[in-house]
Amino acid sequence: MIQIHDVSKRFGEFEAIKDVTFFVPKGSIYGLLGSNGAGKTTLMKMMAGIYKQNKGTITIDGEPIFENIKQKERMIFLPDTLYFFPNTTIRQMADFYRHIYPKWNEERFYKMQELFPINMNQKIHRMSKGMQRQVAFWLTFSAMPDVLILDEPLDGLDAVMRQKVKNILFQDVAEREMTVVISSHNLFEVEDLCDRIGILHNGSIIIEKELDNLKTNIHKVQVAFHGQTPSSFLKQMDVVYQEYRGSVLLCIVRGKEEQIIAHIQKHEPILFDLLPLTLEEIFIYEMGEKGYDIENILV
Ligand SMILES: Nc1ncnc2c1ncn2[C@@H]1O[C@H](COP(=O)(O)OP(=O)(O)OP(=O)(O)O)[C@@H](O)[C@H]1O
Repeated sequence: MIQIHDVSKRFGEFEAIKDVTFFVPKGSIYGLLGSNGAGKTTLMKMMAGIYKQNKGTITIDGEPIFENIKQKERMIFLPDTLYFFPNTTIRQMADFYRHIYPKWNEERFYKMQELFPINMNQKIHRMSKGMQRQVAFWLTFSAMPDVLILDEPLDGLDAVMRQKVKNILFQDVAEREMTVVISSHNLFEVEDLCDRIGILHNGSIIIEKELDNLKTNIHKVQVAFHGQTPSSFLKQMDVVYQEYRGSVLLCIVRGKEEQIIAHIQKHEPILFDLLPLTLEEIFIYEMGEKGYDIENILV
């Protein structure tokens, strides 16, 4: 488990991370979202023990990560700008990783040639950006980390490769209880990946949610009645947003699906639909309530 408690980070006078607290349970995938400059990379570098926080604590399985070799041997941080030793091949990088990471799995490394169709004797610096990212994942998955921190991980990968990488991530989380943190600007990208999401804005976490709860607790309702909407109808529901489209009332409502349906049916509508919300819609309403405009904060 990764625990971040009351963490702040300054660069000179500038406070890039402010009083951030959250935790990532073992065997889960956490999505860290936010616009350019929100503080995602800074926070991840602290989680990886590269930067030291000015305030607060960051622990992995109860131990502070900074200057902790034992913990770093079981974690990999994949930055948004990849680094490989100059003029090396995949095989040579694998030789290096094998010495650094005690859980390096040689069999897996060779087996993954089927997934990443690149010659392992090729020089990495001559490869395309997407191929270099494939190499980074190939080495990372072969090192069998317990904790994986990924900064904008899917940038540059084509759709097929994205799916392959996501599948291995899911497999490692399910089978080995790997703990993953992924940063992104894009809700769509992380929607099907993450168990929990935190949105960073100007260095602070402004919203933090479990995705399952999020989706089961908010609904889009379209409803129409003979004549006017009964006055008791809206009053007795937790309505986040409402608008009329002609005679159809569209509203976003919090609460349990069965209770909402029962309440609506009691009022005998002539038309009624309960629709799911996309993750982006959920955040638009969640953040609107807190006075933020999601378009200024994500993508
Ligand atoms: N080494 C540094 N020295 C001074 N300021 C820094 C340093 N690193 C980051 N910052 C500042 O901290 C803030 C957060 O930067 P960070 O790279 O963490 O954002 P980010 O959310 O990862 O952005 P992006 O999505 O663009 O990668 C920015 O204002 C940035 O200018």
